[in-house]
Amino acid sequence: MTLAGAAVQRVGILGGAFDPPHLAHLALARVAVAQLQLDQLRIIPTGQAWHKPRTLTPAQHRLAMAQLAFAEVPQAMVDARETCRSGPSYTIDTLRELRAEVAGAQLFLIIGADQAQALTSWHGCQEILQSATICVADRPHSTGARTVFDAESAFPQRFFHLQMPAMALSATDIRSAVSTHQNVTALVGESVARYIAAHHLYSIP
Ligand SMILES: Nc1ncnc2c1ncn2[C@@H]1O[C@H](COP(=O)(O)OP(=O)(O)OP(=O)(O)O)[C@@H](O)[C@H]1O
Ligand SMILES: O=C(O)c1ccc[n+]([C@@H]2O[C@H](COP(=O)([O-])O)[C@@H](O)[C@H]2O)c1
Repeated sequence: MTLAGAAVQRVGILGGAFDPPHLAHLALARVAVAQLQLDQLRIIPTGQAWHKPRTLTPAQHRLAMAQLAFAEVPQAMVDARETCRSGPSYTIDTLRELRAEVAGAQLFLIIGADQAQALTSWHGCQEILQSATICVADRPHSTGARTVFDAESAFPQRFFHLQMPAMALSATDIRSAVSTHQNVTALVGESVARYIAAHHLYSIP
């Protein structure tokens, strides 16, 4: 309890390109809220993804799709801060800001196994490990369930493995399916599929 008597806020952070958001992201959000008992879950679309080779779809579309995709998770709120920041989006900057904004909050960084594997290459990795509990969901074709990631072997107490059935779904596959005129409703949900169609996203120019 804080001095004011209010319980410490448990704040989850689910960042991503969300280009587009898909049903594995939604499943991850739901699992994280339930298993981490989150008071709030910040959905944070990336501004400039320094680590991705492609140019992302303009932020206004990814923010709008994220609003639609996570609408049914009451604890989720889309947080535009990284899309408003200039320069590369570094998670450590976001964690520092949230730490200052939600005093005393306990922060949970939610990532898939691919990013957990890459964590040692993230900007300010050491400070990230000190700022948040790293909560990892397995992904098919990652190096296997219960992999001990490089960062985890050094700081095992900072990691938590989320229980989620591995879902073979990626935004890359969805962009590719849209570009060949396939219906992606079953992969992204109705509202996001309608948004993609209405705004002609991911079609071959
Ligand atoms: N199928 C999945 N299972 C578990 N975690 C996932 C899955 N897809 C994405 N994530 C995680 O969600 C976060 C945001 O992912 P992102 O928006 O980059 O989606 P993506 O499907 O990996 O996109 P892309 O194919 O464009 O790289 C990352 O931490 C990623 O590891
Ligand atoms: O801060 C970094 O150096 C860093 C490096 C790689 C990824 N991230 C963040 O990890 C989250 C998931 O990344 P991605 O590539 O799976 O969309 C997203 O919020 C990225 O900004 C952050």
